[in-house]
Amino acid sequence: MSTLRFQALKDAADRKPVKFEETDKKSVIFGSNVFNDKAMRQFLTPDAYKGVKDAIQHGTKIDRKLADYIAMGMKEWAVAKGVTHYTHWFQPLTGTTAEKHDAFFETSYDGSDPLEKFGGGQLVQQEPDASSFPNGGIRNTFEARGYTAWDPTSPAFIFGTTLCIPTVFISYTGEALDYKTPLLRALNAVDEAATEVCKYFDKNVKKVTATLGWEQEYFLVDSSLANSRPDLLLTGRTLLGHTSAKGQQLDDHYFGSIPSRALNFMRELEEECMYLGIPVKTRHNEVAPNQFELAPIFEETNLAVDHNSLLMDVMSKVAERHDFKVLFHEKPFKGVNGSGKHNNWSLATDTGVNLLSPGKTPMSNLQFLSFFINTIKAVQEYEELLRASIATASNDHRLGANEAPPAIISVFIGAQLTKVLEELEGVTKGKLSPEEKTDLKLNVVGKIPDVLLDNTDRNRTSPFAFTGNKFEFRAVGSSANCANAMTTLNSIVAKQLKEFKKEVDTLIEKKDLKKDEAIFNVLREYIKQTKNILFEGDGYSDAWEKEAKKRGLSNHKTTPAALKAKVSKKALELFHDLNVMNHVEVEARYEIELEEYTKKIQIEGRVLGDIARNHVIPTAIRYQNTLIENVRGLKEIFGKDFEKIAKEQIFLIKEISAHIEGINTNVEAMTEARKKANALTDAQKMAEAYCDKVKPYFEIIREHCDKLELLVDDEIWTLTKYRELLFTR
Ligand SMILES: NC(=O)CC[C@H](N)C(=O)O
Repeated sequence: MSTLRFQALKDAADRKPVKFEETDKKSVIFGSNVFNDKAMRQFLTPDAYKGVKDAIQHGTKIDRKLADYIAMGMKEWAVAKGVTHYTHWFQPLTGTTAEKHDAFFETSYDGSDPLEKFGGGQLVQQEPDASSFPNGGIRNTFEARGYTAWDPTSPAFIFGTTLCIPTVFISYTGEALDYKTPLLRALNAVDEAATEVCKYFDKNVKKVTATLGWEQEYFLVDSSLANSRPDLLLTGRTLLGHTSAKGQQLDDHYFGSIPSRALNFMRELEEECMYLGIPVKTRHNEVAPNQFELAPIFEETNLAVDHNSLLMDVMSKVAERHDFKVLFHEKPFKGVNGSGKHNNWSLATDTGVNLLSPGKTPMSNLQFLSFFINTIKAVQEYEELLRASIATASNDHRLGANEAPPAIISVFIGAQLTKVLEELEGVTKGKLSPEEKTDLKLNVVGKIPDVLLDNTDRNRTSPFAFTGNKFEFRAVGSSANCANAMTTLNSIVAKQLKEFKKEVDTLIEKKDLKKDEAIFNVLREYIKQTKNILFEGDGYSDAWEKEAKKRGLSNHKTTPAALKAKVSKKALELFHDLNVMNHVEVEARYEIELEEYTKKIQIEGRVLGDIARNHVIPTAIRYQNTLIENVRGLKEIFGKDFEKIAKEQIFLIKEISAHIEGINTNVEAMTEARKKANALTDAQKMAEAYCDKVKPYFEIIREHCDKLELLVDDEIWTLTKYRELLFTR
């Protein structure tokens, strides 16, 4: 009997839900481990408080002296809560978060006078020995220094006994080495551009904030079962495994009653989130067995991104306490739904208006339409770049099936808004007659709110869907740092809004049009130009692939193909012009992402080769030997008649041999392909070789292994099966 698998199954079967009791109401504990406004008022001097507030609201610099006072207050607050260490908490380009804890504890030079110390210097800037983070060639090893610098717009928080200070991470020469820096710059760009456009409608608007509400999908697998699978452990997904007879066909998991062990995990997780100020609100079973979802209330984008990164970390830790492993991989199991992290995005003014929500007056609706149509135009102009922003080895597996969008980026707006756009397309060129203006205001622009209330249709195959008061970027993968997608989306919208402002102003100045006439005129042209990006139908159909090609839309099914758009002239100019990233920063990221792709496929190839040869083949041979033994016995008993009697067994013996042969030849060929790919020096070429020459073997090898799984005696099969991973709870 295969001991590890059966021991793991026994462990899992014996588990009881880990008990958990909430300490208090959510509203009471919410944010109590965050150095938020309330804590700042309590622990900071009025000057220090004002300094942080100004930095948050207006980006004003905090001088060293003030930083000392802020640090003092922060330390006092943290120490009172039992904190012993502090860390700059940042998001390097590895996709995870990074932290290096230092104790508050200090002594004087001769080792006497031990005390707890934390000064402005330590708060504002640090120099972690961070030479091993990906840098895409920006940092030479001889000047490997990178700095972390405090981001006061995202509040410090306590995790365990450590004070975590959100920071950016930049190189010695000033280039961004993290996700946060370009995101902050993109948010700044969209704020500036959107505020200018808002002024057409309301002069009081001083700031526009991009908001983000992510939805985190994930799988929970019993930790013993997960640990029994080398592929899950090392790659985050199953590289083989025959599909379970029952999967998600009955749709009986989706929104069903949450299994007790999972529910207790969620309750404890939510409590941790509350302390950390992550406003989680929704939890439910997702479509695939053992798949779940968690979603917070939307927040300012930078904070929402930090919260999502933090959440993923917290989830893994809480899961351990409940004997689960959380899978963030976009496609951990073949044949059932994968996991996304849909990014719900909108823009909000400091006057309290959601710019993607229709208002009560024709003018506010014209404002809504301006932002709505400009977003569509931005996506249309930069669809390829948007696709690149969600490209990873793991997301490639997810796109194009099981309620995840295809690789073609398109925008879904629903039937009602399609009609509104059709009507606006008919607006007269140049000046409008008083009758036309009235008609537009009354019958087109004035009607939107009623229309949208009924607009509840959803298209799960759409990568970018309007859902009533926001756009849902559904293509983002569950393991991604949202910053990548959000930096791109906010940049392209910023760029487009600037363009719009320029065009409208030109019509007002040169053609003597009234403001609303000019806006109608520009929007009309945009509507005409953006038809190719709008799509309401089935994103999975062959017809759409053909149609999209005709429309000139990109369809990059793999990451190496998709990533190229990141370094196109158009993209480099976009990021440069908006001061989001200079060419060096963009090119470095491109290199890093290609390398990450290559390494992921390389690891998968190695793991698959190992499992196929060292787990599957030996098991198959053991079973084949049993069959051979059986045939021999039959021959002994039945003499020449044995062939008829042992027909099936002989057939099986041959079949097993054929699969073993299939595995061996293909693992060998895959290894050769890897060697060839490794010899390439160009990162793009190497990633392409891994994609086109190495990866195709995965399916072939898997096919042979999965066939063997069906043939071999269940009692001796070493690898935990799909039905066990997906249905043990
Ligand atoms: N119900 C859903 O929206 C499923 C979404 C799907 N899991 C995805 O990959 O995006």
